[in-house]
Amino acid sequence: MAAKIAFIGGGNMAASLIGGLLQAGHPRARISVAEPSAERAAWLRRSFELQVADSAAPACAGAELVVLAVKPQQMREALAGLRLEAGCVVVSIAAGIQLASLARWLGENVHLVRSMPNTPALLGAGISGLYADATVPVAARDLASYVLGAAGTCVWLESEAQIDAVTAVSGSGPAYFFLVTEAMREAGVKLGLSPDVAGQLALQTFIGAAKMAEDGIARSIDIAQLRANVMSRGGTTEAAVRHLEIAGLRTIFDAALQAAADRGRELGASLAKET
Ligand SMILES: NC(=O)C1=CN([C@@H]2O[C@H](COP(=O)(O)OP(=O)(O)OC[C@H]3O[C@@H](n4cnc5c(N)ncnc54)[C@H](O)[C@@H]3O)[C@@H](O)[C@H]2O)C=CC1
Ligand SMILES: O=C(O)[C@@H]1CCC=N1
Repeated sequence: MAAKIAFIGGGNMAASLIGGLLQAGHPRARISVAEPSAERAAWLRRSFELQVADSAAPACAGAELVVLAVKPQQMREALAGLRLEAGCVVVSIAAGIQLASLARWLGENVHLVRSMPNTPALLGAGISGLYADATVPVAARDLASYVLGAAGTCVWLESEAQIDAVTAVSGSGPAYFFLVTEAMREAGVKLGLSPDVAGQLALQTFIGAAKMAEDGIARSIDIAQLRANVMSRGGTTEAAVRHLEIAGLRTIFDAALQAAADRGRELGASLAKET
């Protein structure tokens, strides 16, 4: 029989992962959700025809895998007094929260996995980094890969600290892409295009370029080479790219991703103090 999977928190990321599981054919009767907001619970029932409880304990009864999908600041309260079945696999997708904190809050008899997915999971196009320590058995890792894998690609990491780096690159990454698309659209409007046309040009360019990059990587063509192929000597692209480099685009990304990783660590450290 398919594994029983429970979600604590039925917000945006949980809905993306649930959508992936249902798409992959996981039976809806084997998924339950804990969601205290009555409005959100009604939406989940309507959208997915799932069992939704208003707290964690009833949703997690009999669960073989529990996804912790509340905001980091909500986690301690969401798990208060919760006792899961021995051997249950617990996958936290919360930014920052450390395995040591989860072990303290949940007890030692569960298999803990940290993961960082991203919102393209909604379309099955997500990517997740996962980490578990050496005590977690292969079967538990496989179950975690099954749940996150239904929403896209899974990458297992070598250290827990790398989760903060994954958060900075791909967890938060969709927002950087949307921001750059907004900036390109605004710049196109300043050059005389309508907002609709500028938006369409910017977005389709990114979609096309992403497909080229995917194809290029499969054929061992480096992404820097693809860029060089667009840059005619003395041409328009060279003028724009030179400007981006001089303006410090790489330094800006470096500092931005560092800020995201630092924030993840900060969140984890402050919540680790909660008993
Ligand atoms: N949104 C994103 O792009 C990503 C978010 N994450 C992580 O996923 C987690 C959830 O984020 P979102 O889905 O964006 O947040 P969200 O705010 O959409 O969802 C959180 C849900 O938890 C519910 N909740 C609050 N207290 C609860 C409790 N005591 N028991 C059960 N449910 C409770 C809320 O009502 C809400 O529906 C966060 O920890 C975040 O760090 C990870 C990767 C990407
Ligand atoms: O912004 C956040 O904290 C979450 C984690 C990664 C994406 N959203």
